[in-house]
Amino acid sequence: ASHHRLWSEIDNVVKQQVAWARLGVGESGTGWQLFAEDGEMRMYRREEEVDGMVVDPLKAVHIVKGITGHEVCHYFFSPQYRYDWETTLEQMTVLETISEDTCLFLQTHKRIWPASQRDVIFWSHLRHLPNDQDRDGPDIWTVVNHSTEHKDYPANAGKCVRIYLTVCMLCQTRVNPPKDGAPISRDDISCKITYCSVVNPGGWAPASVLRAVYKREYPKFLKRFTAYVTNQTKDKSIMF
Ligand SMILES: O=S(=O)(CCO)c1ccc(-c2ccc(C3CCCC3)c([C@@H]3C[C@@H]3c3ccccn3)c2)cc1
Repeated sequence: ASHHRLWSEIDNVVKQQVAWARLGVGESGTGWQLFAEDGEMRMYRREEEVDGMVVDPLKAVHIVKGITGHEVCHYFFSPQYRYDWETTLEQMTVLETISEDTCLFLQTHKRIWPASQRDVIFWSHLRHLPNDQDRDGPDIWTVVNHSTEHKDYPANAGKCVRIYLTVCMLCQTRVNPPKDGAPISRDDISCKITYCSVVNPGGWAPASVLRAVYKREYPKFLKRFTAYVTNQTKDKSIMF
């Protein structure tokens, strides 16, 4: 069914996250600190705490040649590829396939000493926001992951501390059509990726440990994931 029980929440969160992702990191005065750079990738964070816990919002902007936003979102959303690129994942369960573009996931992440192990339940929604209204507007593909509850998996019932997150992978494809009217090849395309994430670690974890984990894991994650998509797509026809 096009409208399922989570539809209105998903619609609201997706619209909010797309607007947030499209806001630039602005001039340095806006509180965004550049903390990692690698080629075309720029990673920013804001230092924020909720009840003494580090919940630093993260925003990464990356430009990757040879892949499309649809391809990035396909490999980010689809459960069957996740163990290939998500290195901190210990266990992933699809609790529910709500529709072909909406799933409910339960994930446990590898323990990061000295913090206790974490798990998370989130809905994941893949959406194409075509620019058919104004031709020169952006053609956006996005995946939004947002924490939710599940009656069979109450928070903090087992050994894991439940974390809460909102993640947005927003992509815009750029095509430079070849001069001689030849068919578009992967050399003529690139994808501008904006990855936003806010992770509430649930129970207390030392701020210094969490910030060190974020500083190490996020750049590694985005580099590894985009390299994975490049490698998976290089010999396949372009998915626009
Ligand atoms: O983009 S996703 O939706 C992709 C689906 O998997 C996603 C991204 C990140 C997480 C995540 C979950 C737990 C933790 C920590 C918090 C306290 C102890 C464990 C971390 C820390 C930030 C480090 C981290 C960053 C990036 C990738 C993996 N690890 C991240 C979960 C999902």
